[in-house]
Amino acid sequence: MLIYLIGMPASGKSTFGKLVAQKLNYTFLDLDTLIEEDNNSTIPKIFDTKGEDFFRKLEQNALQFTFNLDKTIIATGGGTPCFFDNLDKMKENGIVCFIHIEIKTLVKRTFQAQQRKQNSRPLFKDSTSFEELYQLVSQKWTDRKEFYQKADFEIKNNDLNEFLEKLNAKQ
Ligand SMILES: Nc1ncnc2c1ncn2[C@@H]1O[C@H](COP(=O)(O)OP(=O)(O)OP(=O)(O)O)[C@@H](O)[C@H]1O
Ligand SMILES: O=C(O)C1=C[C@@H](O)[C@@H](O)[C@H](O)C1
Ligand SMILES: [Mg+2]
Repeated sequence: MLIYLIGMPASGKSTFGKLVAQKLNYTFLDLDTLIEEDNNSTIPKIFDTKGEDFFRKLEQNALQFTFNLDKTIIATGGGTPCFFDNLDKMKENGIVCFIHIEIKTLVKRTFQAQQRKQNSRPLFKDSTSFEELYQLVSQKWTDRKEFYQKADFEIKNNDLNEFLEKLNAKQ
């Protein structure tokens, strides 16, 4: 079985995915990391040099690769379910869980990462203040929520027990 985690940047897909993989004895795969390794580059560099459209095609190809796997939990990129037919394909090939975290928390985490100079999120790199970042993240949420909310189920606050109960109900 394949499990896909979707959600806004900084919602904890990578962190929570590793925890779930340990619990279920699944392999963990991070789609962003897979793209970086396959292209011998970083996501900010790919955005800078080739642009977002090019990145979205790499992302679609990387997602396609995961459909051949089994017993794997995949942390997707924040935008993965919002492009092409990626979300339908994930639902056809696995179970999709939306990690729903409130905007205030997402902004705090992203702001802290930026202050530590961990600028790994090209979509938000131009924000110069907390308020500006808040606006950008809120706008992304408005644009994307209709995709995230089509997941097979959603969890709040990265709660492992809630995740396992809802996963069982879907199997
Ligand atoms: N349950 C949690 N409680 C508090 N902080 C958390 C939690 N989960 C993740 N974080 C922190 O939030 C930040 C984002 O987490 P993570 O990288 O797992 O998110 P992501 O959804 O994979 O983000 P991206 O879309 O950018 O890949 C990290 O600094 C991480 O340490
Ligand atoms: O939200 C997004 O569109 C993105 C999130 C990251 O996980 C990366 O996939 C990339 O930075 C784009
Ligand atoms: Mg991640």
